[in-house]
Amino acid sequence: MGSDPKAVPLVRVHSECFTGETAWSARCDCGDQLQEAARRILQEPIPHGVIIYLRQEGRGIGLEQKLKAYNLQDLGFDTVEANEILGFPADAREYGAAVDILHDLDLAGGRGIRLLTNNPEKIRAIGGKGTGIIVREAVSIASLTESFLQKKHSSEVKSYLRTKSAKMGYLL
Ligand SMILES: Nc1nc2c(ncn2[C@@H]2O[C@H](COP(=O)(O)OP(=O)(O)OP(=O)(O)O)[C@@H](O)[C@H]2O)c(=O)[nH]1
Repeated sequence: MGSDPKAVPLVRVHSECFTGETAWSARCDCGDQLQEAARRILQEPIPHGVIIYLRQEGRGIGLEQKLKAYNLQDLGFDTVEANEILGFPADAREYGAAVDILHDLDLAGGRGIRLLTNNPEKIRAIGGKGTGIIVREAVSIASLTESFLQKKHSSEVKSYLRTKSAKMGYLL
């Protein structure tokens, strides 16, 4: 990828969220983050960067189980507790496919990547020992889209973000 060998490509590894990206649910910022990632990557010098879209709906538990988790959240449980009640870890995703794709795109090794994320586990899984991928920088993906600014004070999004930061170590 790219003509400038020194350029460090900006990469977003994004996990599917039907409710956030297609139905524009007010419960999460997934759709906003996808838009924000595209906007930021398009601001990069040509050939821009990469969005890898992983079919890992609901942090890997699938849409049906995520909707059950939403029902539990309506009863007052947070996202982590709801997953636990359903018998799942807080985050069941795997990033091996993303690592393979980065290798296929010739993004392994020295030049490294800049990864658009606030998720420390994603940084470890993609840039950790043995993956062959060097994450030179984690670029925060706090969303500034209009739709996010409208919903960011809603109780659902506030609780969603609070749980990410307090229980999952996100750098928000
Ligand atoms: N189980 C579960 N999954 C959710 C919920 N809300 C959003 N998701 C899923 O969470 C995934 C997105 O993960 P996030 O934790 O928001 O963000 P991330 O990609 O890990 O982190 P960033 O790179 O910082 O954006 C998508 O697969 C969504 O479907 C929820 O309440 N419960």
